[in-house]
Amino acid sequence: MTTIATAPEQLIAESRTRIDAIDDRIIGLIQERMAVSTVIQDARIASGGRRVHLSREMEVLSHWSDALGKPGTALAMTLLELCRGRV
Ligand SMILES: C=C(O[C@@H]1C=C(C(=O)O)C=C[C@H]1O)C(=O)O
Repeated sequence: MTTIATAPEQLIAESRTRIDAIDDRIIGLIQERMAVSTVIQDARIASGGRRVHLSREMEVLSHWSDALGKPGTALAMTLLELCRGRV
């Protein structure tokens, strides 16, 4: 059996194409998360509450840090800022 190795340049180019596609999906999911978060925030504000709910944000931060460690916390903080603005 003959095995033809992929040239490093080709492997890198193809892998970068995959990364760009993954990034597009992540961006789409973030936009979807922002829309869902806005629905919750608007409903809470319309019923006399506040935009921000700190105990829920702590749950979100724990979820991300449990999965990804300290950088997961940083990622979650950025996500929260995208979803509810700066506090
Ligand atoms: C979406 C909510 O409102 C705000 C936005 C959050 C989020 O985007 O995860 C979390 C808590 C709130 O500050 C919520 O309370 O669940």
